[in-house]
Amino acid sequence: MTNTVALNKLVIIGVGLIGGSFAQALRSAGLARHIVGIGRSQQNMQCAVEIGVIDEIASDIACALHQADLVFLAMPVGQTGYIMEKMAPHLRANTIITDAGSTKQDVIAMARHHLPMQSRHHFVPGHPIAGAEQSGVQAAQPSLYLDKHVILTPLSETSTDSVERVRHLWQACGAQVSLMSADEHDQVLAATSHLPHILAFTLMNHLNHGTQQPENMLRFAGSGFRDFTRIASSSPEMWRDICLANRATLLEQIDAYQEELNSLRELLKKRDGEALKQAFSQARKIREQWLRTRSNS
Ligand SMILES: NC(=O)c1ccc[n+]([C@@H]2O[C@H](COP(=O)([O-])OP(=O)(O)OC[C@H]3O[C@@H](n4cnc5c(N)ncnc54)[C@H](O)[C@@H]3O)[C@@H](O)[C@H]2O)c1
Ligand SMILES: O=C(O)C(=O)C[C@]1(C(=O)O)C=C[C@@H](O)C=C1
Repeated sequence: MTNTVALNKLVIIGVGLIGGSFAQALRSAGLARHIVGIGRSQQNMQCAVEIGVIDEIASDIACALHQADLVFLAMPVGQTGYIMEKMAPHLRANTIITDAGSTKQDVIAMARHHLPMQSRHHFVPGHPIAGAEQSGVQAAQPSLYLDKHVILTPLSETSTDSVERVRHLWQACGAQVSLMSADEHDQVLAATSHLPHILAFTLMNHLNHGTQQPENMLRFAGSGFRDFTRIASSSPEMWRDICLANRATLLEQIDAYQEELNSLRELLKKRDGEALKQAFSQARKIREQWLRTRSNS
């Protein structure tokens, strides 16, 4: 199978926003001939067929994996162990397995535990840094990965051919692919994705715990509040699983953030306007630099 040949059978396990968008993007690129889905919600799976994201709903994992060229795991990361255990006896020797999980060390640990060495040669852990606060196949869109980063964290035993095949498929979806260790991935994403989601969720809950009715305050919330809290509309199941999977690193991030908040609190308590202005200027500068590098890339 060379990199430019279409997959005869692509299997998506968990046909939601991420799995559905991958299926749509590969179909648009002419790289997936037959797409089979397997899921937990019958209603979502029926919808996936009706809107043409998948061609067929598999009745079970064994049927899904029969003659599969590539399996894309796109269910919440907490489901990985259960799914890999069910897949293991039905995998053929050269089926490529990849995933979209937001955490990587836990997914790799599950693969090492459940997949035989022969299948691990073809296992390419991955993570598209693209998404939305909406869930389910109806939110899927073929352009979701256009100009977005995808991080691959191969195992030492993953074959170069499998990595290159998966890299090429993501590039065909319009993404820019990077390789990284799973440990570095989980550190970086804890700071840039997992902590921000916790902050958005806790800010919404914080409003609920005050003396005022939340509806009264939210009536006058503006676009700043809306931008900051958009991600608090994300799937609670998905985020429970991510937080538990990256728990140790996330606990460190929460502690470090709490220290940052405490130093700002001290400046405010002391009415130190100059230091406050400096802290805000530094934050603005860092964000503007980040936006400039994004627009140049
Ligand atoms: N949403 C994002 O922004 C985003 C971005 C990058 C990666 N991810 C990762 O991608 C994965 C999917 O996220 P999503 O946003 O597409 O979620 P989603 O809720 O839209 O889709 C997940 C689908 O998996 C199905 N599912 C759950 N358990 C299953 C099981 N045991 N067997 C088969 N199907 C099962 C659900 O019914 C659902 O349809 C998650 O691991 C998430 O961490 C999400
Ligand atoms: O845009 C959003 O709504 C997202 O939350 C996307 C986002 C992110 O944090 O950037 C969320 C989880 C991922 O694993 C990757 C991307």
